[in-house]
Amino acid sequence: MDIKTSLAKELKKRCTTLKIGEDERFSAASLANAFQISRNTASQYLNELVKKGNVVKINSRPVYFFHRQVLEEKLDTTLENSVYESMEDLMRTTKRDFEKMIGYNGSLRALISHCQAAVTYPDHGLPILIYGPTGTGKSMLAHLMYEYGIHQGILDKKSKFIALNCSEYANNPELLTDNLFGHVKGAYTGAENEQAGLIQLADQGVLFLDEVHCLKAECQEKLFQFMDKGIYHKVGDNENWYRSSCRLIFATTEDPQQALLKTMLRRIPIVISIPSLQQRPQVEKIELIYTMLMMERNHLKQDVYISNLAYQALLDHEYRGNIGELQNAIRATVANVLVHQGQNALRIRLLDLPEYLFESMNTLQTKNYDQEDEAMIPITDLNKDRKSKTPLLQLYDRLLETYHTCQSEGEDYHQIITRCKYLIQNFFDLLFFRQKYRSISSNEDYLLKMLDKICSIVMNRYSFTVPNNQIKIYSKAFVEYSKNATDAMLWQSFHSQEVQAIQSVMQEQYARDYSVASEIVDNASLNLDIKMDDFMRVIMTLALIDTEKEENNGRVGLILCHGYSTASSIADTANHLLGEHIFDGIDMELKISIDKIVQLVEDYLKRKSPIQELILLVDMGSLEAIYKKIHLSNCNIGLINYVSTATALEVGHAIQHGKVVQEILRDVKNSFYLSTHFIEGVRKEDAILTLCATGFGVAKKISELLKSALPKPVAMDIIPYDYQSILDHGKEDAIFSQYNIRLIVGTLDPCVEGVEYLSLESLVASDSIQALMKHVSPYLNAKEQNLFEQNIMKNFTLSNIVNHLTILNAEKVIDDVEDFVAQVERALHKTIDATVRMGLYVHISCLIERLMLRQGIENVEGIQEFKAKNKERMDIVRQAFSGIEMHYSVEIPDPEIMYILNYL
Ligand SMILES: Nc1ncnc2c1ncn2[C@@H]1O[C@H](COP(=O)(O)OP(=O)(O)OP(=O)(O)O)[C@@H](O)[C@H]1O
Repeated sequence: MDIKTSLAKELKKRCTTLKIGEDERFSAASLANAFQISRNTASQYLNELVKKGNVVKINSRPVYFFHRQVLEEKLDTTLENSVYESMEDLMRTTKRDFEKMIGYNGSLRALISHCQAAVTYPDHGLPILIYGPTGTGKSMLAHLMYEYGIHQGILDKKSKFIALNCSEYANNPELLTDNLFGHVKGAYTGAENEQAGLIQLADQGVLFLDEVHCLKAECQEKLFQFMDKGIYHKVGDNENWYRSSCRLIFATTEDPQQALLKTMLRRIPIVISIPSLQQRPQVEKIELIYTMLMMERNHLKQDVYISNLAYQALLDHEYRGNIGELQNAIRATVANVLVHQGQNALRIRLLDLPEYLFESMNTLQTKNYDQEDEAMIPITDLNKDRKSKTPLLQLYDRLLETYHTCQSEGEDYHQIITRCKYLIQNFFDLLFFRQKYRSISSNEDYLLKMLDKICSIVMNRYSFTVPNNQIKIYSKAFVEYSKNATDAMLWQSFHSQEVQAIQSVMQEQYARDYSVASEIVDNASLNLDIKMDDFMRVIMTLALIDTEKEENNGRVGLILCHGYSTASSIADTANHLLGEHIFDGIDMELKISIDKIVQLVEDYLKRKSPIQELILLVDMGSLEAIYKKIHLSNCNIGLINYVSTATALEVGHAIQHGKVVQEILRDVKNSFYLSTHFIEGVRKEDAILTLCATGFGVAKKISELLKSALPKPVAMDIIPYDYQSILDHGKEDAIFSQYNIRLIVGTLDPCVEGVEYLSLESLVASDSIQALMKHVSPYLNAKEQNLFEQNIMKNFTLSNIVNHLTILNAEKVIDDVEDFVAQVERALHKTIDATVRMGLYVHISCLIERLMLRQGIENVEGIQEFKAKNKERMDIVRQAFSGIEMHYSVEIPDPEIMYILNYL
């Protein structure tokens, strides 16, 4: 046996145990080794076998050779070529049915599974309608359904796929009917022979009716009988029934609800809508361009290069005719190049693109392109672009990864947030400085202005400050998002549960930042006309969270300057040089009034609260007046005039070294000869009030339960207080001049304007813990916050509350109240919701105890009128109480019943 035959035999042997991806055994070197010949000689023989068609060659590095027959058997296909550029190139040509459709694993996944169902459904499949704009792949999909049927053994290999474009018969419905159903001899003049219709010809196979909206109503009706029972009449024969079991696939570019008879639509159980090219993910667009250029390359047997800019133009153009138009554009381009180049390799430049593509690019882009833009990329490299994700999606992946790792390693939120913020900052930096992914859309300017407006509205509403340079970065991020919107949506659909989990963490832990972020994202998406996904909200929230809040002993620096970004730039530079975030900057319009500035500072203080000391650096002497107007402050404020980066640095260092405001002012005065002012804060301690409408004892117990949940003493008091006094005096009550009351927790809302109320029952129902956390968390680090939250959940369980608040047996009381509630619900025909029910448990158990201790309310104002108006309802509640009255030997006074009715 000669060497060449032996090589072929050896290759065949190796191929029988081939696993795709395991290629070394198929290189010339490995085969040469087996026969002790030189690699060159082996290559020469193998190439001769390739020419003869017995061996397939993969032009990768190193080159691989496979035995054609074995390979074809393994791949269950017939290979068209003997030479392929890469294994991937080979695999692409061997793709089966739906796999040939780009996006089969992505944006078309759900739709393809419907197609599979339509083919598979016993006995003869289900009619299906494909709806979508021109060129989106409707015909391709129809044909692949047929191929799928064959591969799955559902359709016979000999069965046919017949396509009919109904629009060609729009003016001749008779001819269309004739074509579809066939005719008998003599059916009309000229019908000399019996003729089979397409329904008959496609029997056992597929009949594809494209542009079905052109099917006249009579013709649609004629199809009903066939769709219902599989039988039809031929033209000219209304007596005999003919039978066919062809499957029907319809396609239309028009809205099916408008274009087809309702009775027709009812007979098509599966309707799928195929997305336009614009709605496809960027990766799929890249893959389409890559595949089409590769097809041209294989067809012309020439290497193809494309310039950076031409590639971007192909990628960015909005193809109204979708994939079909993209394909035409690529073919026209290649034809253009062929005409005036005719060399070995095709080089596609921007000017080779069809004119209409060129025109749709923005002028700036076309005028200013440089050498680098015209750098030629071998099209095989486009594949790399396809595989590498865009920076936005990389950020998505990394954030998710970080979240998972931090969770599995048990890190607290603070650490997770810090890490995520770092990733986001890197992404922002990339957007700012990148060359490769630079934006070529001109809407950035517009977006920046729009975002500026949105941010100022949102900032006002939430007393939030976002520095102007940060707004610039957000606008870049939104532009980036708009380019990747489809990919991002797809990514999110794969990770929806995780995104939801992260989103709820954000919502709970950083409610305020989350609300601000949501408003910015919602407004931006409204104005950009793209739907932004929830993960973008998460990213924006993370970007806004201020992780530095609790550092530097509650001492912060704020820079206020006129001008677009003066303050934020000084703050940025100083923070950068100081290595930590010490300063915030508020950029102010030139004509801003002193009152407005004071408002800004006060809002800032509220937002940052609790802070001990604020060093305010301003840019003009005229601003000195503001210190006289700041009233609200309960922290010390130092004001320094004529801020510069140097003063900011000096102040920053001092803050880092723990100096107090007065010391800092003295230093600055000495080194810079600047005028300074000191405003001593009216220090009011923060406090939470606990109240109970029916007795101080319960208020005291609530306060004890709250205090005992704190993992450490904090600079905020929790004070049990008299409900009636607050009700009578509101904010004028003495307690308000003594304390900065941040929250009231109790059994009945005293409605004090501007002070948040948290009901005991909602705390028990665990649905309002965040309202409490918001006020307590500034005093606790992340771990302590977690502990506090856990303690609250433990302390405020229903039985614990009842146990704590009363001396009664909790289980028993809860049972009794349950009976009471059930009776009231029945008699009043209403369902009492869980939170109100919880409130009743708490209230009634306290009530029983009070009555047993003879502390019930005997009289309240307005009871007589109430009784007169609500006699029936009062009777119902009294009746429902009868069991409790008997059990505990108490009598429920009318004011208590009135309270309960009001509560309900
Ligand atoms: N997902 C896809 N992957 C690869 N090629 C595709 C894809 N979708 C469409 N094509 C190609 O795009 C071209 C247009 O597709 P097709 O003719 O199926 O679209 P259509 O929706 O039927 O158009 P029309 O409504 O104009 O008849 C075809 O050459 C097809 O092979």
